[in-house]
Amino acid sequence: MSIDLTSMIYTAEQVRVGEQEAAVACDVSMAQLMQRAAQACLGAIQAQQPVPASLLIVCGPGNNGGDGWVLARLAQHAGYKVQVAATAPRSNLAVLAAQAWRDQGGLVLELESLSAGHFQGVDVVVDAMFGNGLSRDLTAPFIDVVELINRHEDDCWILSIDVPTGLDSDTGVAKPTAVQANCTVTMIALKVGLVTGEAVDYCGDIVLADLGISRAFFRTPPTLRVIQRNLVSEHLQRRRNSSHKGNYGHVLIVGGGAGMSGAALLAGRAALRCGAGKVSIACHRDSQLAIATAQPELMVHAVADDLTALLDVATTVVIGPGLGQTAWARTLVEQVAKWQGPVVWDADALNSLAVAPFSKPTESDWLFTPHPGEAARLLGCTTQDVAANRFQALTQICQNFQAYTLLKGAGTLVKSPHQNDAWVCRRGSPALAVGGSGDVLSGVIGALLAQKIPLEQVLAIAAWLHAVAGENAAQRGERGTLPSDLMAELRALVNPHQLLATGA
Ligand SMILES: NC(=O)C1=CN([C@@H]2O[C@H](COP(=O)(O)OP(=O)(O)OC[C@H]3O[C@@H](n4cnc5c(N)ncnc54)[C@H](O)[C@@H]3O)[C@@H](O)[C@H]2O)[C@@H](O)CC1
Ligand SMILES: Nc1ncnc2c1ncn2[C@@H]1O[C@H](COP(=O)(O)OP(=O)(O)O)[C@@H](O)[C@H]1O
Ligand SMILES: [K+]
Repeated sequence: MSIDLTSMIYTAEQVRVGEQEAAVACDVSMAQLMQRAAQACLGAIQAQQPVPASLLIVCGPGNNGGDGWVLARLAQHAGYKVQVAATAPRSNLAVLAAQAWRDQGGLVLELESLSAGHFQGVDVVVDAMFGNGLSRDLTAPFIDVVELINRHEDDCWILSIDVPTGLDSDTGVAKPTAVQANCTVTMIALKVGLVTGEAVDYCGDIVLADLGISRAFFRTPPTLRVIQRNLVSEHLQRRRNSSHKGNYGHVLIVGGGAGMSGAALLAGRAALRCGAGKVSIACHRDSQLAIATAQPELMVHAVADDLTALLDVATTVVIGPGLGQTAWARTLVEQVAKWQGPVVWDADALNSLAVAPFSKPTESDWLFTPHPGEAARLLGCTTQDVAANRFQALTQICQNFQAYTLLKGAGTLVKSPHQNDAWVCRRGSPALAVGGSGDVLSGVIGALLAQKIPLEQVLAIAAWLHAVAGENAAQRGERGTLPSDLMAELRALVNPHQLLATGA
């Protein structure tokens, strides 16, 4: 029995411990695992570049290098032309594998002597320098070799074994640079550092090779779960024919300060397109006309300082889109902080909480949607600190504020304050990297909450919808996609039963 581990993500330590236990349970030796790892890489190469392609395999000192040495032998047997460039092997398995390569007459080039000339006529470069054992920043000669490999990304197909060399397998941070692979064949399980932050620029296509021990390994609870389509369709069922607007909640969006009407409008539109029964906007008087004129279905209220009447009728509040950081904004934040119900805190509302936090009423549920800059303000650290360990930043915000938290950016992360594991969104597009995307996301979350999607799932579902809407909108051009373009896509995505019916 083989278990699908593609939706479960682990730390490097979990993989290290789990793989050993699983190997024992399956009566497989580490040498056999290495053989299987190399075989999996050969399979990926055969699928991409059939014999008689020319391979350059670059091996490091540990077992990642060991995988490379074994692959060299297998590939040569399979008919490939193989060159190996290596540093001295240090781990026992790597020493044995290197010896086996030499025993069959294989030549080895010193890693330090590798130069552009060695890439001539090479079809495939295999990066077997470091895997999940990378413990410090790359230095010479490895850093130079990584840069050399990356300079050949246009003429060679680059395969990284387990993890692109230089990428931290827990954080997805390049230390300080990493191999830009076309494909990463990762062993046993997907690692956190392959799916969030900068990782998306280095890994290429990720192939999971479970090495035949997944049935024992899968018992290890994952650190992250991948948000999948079925979670969305499970919670967005067909509407009852007899339903009315009162069944789908009333979202109040608090934002749209002077000069920032667009943000509140985008959030309001997204909430409407995702099925909220009613959507009201509480904005600055200077923004009222612009919003009301742009979207007649929105109920737009100019608020001087008192939100009481609007909070009384709302079922869900979203605060932040275009809110600003004025005294007016702070007055509204103070009132929402006392309101009892589900509140989505975004943008300047988060910045306001970062400056002067409020304690959450016990009856309230708070959902935070920071981008890395807002996350840094909430944690009193720098944006670089957040990028250095996105999962840790997510967990800290979640704990410090007892808030359901979504940390934005490629590989968006989601966590509940009540559960140990978290979610990662592996969908999305750089088309979303434009002002206003986040406002749309907050509107999506508001609408889902208003429709009673459970708190434990709502951020994950919203992240997936938003990301896939971004991908779909980007089909007509990544550059220049606007948050407004997401509306039609969202509408289609929140009706999965109809999508199925039309085969879309
Ligand atoms: N554990 C196992 O049995 C298996 C391991 N496999 C492979 O083994 C890899 C892990 O092997 P290792 O734990 O030996 O780790 P690595 O091969 O990733 O590297 C660890 C070695 O590199 C050194 N090192 C770390 N960072 C360095 C840096 N910046 N500069 C210079 N030296 C540095 C360490 O001191 C250690 O000697 C996996 O990524 C995978 O490719 C696979 O063969 C499957 C089975
Ligand atoms: N490269 C990317 N890949 C995937 N998603 C992205 C990318 N860039 C931005 N996004 C998404 O777009 C949204 C941007 O939100 P935010 O930074 O708050 O923008 P704004 O405040 O201008 O609306 C987030 O949901 C983020 O995850
Ligand atoms: K590697």
